[in-house]
Amino acid sequence: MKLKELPNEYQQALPILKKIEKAGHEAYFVGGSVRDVLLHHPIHDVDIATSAFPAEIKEIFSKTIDVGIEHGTVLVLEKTGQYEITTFRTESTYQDFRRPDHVEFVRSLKEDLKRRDFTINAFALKEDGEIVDLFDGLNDLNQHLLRAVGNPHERFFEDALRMMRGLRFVGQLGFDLEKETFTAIKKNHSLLEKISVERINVEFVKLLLGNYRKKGIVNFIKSQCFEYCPGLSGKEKELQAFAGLSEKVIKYESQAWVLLIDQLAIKEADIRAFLKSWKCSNEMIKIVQAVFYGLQVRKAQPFTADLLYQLGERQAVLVEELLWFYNKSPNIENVRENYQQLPIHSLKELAVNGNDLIVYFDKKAGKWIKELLTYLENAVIHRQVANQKEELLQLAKKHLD
Ligand SMILES: Nc1ccn([C@@H]2O[C@H](COP(=O)(O)OP(=O)(O)OP(=O)(O)O)[C@@H](O)[C@H]2O)c(=O)n1
Ligand SMILES: [Mg+2]
Repeated sequence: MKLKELPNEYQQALPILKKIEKAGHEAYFVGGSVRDVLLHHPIHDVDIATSAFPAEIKEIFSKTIDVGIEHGTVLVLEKTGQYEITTFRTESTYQDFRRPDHVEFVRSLKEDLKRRDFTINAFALKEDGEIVDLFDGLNDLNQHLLRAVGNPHERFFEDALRMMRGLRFVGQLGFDLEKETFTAIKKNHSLLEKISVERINVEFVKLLLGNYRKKGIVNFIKSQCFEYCPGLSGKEKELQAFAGLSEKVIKYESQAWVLLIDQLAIKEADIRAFLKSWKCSNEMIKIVQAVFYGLQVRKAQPFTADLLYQLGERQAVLVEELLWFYNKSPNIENVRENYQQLPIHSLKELAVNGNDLIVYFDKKAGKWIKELLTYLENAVIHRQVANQKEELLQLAKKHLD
């Protein structure tokens, strides 16, 4: 099969392929971007594979960076952009079912492609638009099938993360796992124990944010891979309930965690430990905790000024959007408007600051300032007083007396 037209991202990278070919080597676009082009999806990263060895690539291009030279990857900096160029390789030794620490460079495209995970990820695209399809990936693509390249057990032994990748592609693309491939996942699921949580996290989040989340979760349950994920072992029923939620696409990672945590009935005090076990960042944990709390309140009643102020606009909207999953219609515009109409949005907007209080009361700085500011802040949010300096100082005086 030959593509009539290459997407812009490829057009821009064409001079790179041509340069490598002119030097007497082969070069192709490979990996997820070729799959995405065939699916008419937008592409993110353009990966290039070549028969040239890293040292040869570095001779061809003047500006290069060794980003992963032991794995055969050189970053080439050209006027049109930066491209990762990886030498064809076969990964010869596998320790512990993780990605190999040793790769062997080869000159044959086929050797490279046959060590890739799924047939729809094992295409190569030539400079003239011709698709190299050595494993019948086009057929699988048309039939919406995720089929391991060659023997699925071998592929999952090479890198057990591929089982989670398979489930993630189900969640993103809505494809089915081909029968033998799925059987191999069910059989080898415990190999996930060998894989770092960080890598599993990336795939799991992609699954949760996929257009076909429900299908992805159902397969995740059926394959029993969930038994090897932090905090999910033994939680089949809860995951079923999660799969049964509205099929609406989840927009953000934080929202996905909140919904999952809610279905797992994890207590507020245990959220941090759960997300830590998934190696989530502290920043993510903070957002999830706030949105989870907001959601519990919002499920029962409209936003109060307090809650809007505490959450801030962005997190309040994240909460409101989640109402979809609780059979309520969100009103995002209303939330934004109510937030905008708050008398203040942060302590910075309060018409008095700590210094004003020190001067006015002629007292040394101390704990009393923070307490008084919080009192005034609350009074303003609840519209008990205008956000106006004189009035606030008078109220402060009355409060202290
Ligand atoms: N465990 C893995 C990871 C990657 N690959 C191969 O490397 C390519 C690029 O990997 P990556 O960018 O991680 O995934 P993509 O398939 O490109 O998916 P995405 O669009 O999410 O980047 C894959 O298409 C696949 O050919 C693989 O065989 N086994
Ligand atoms: Mg990719």
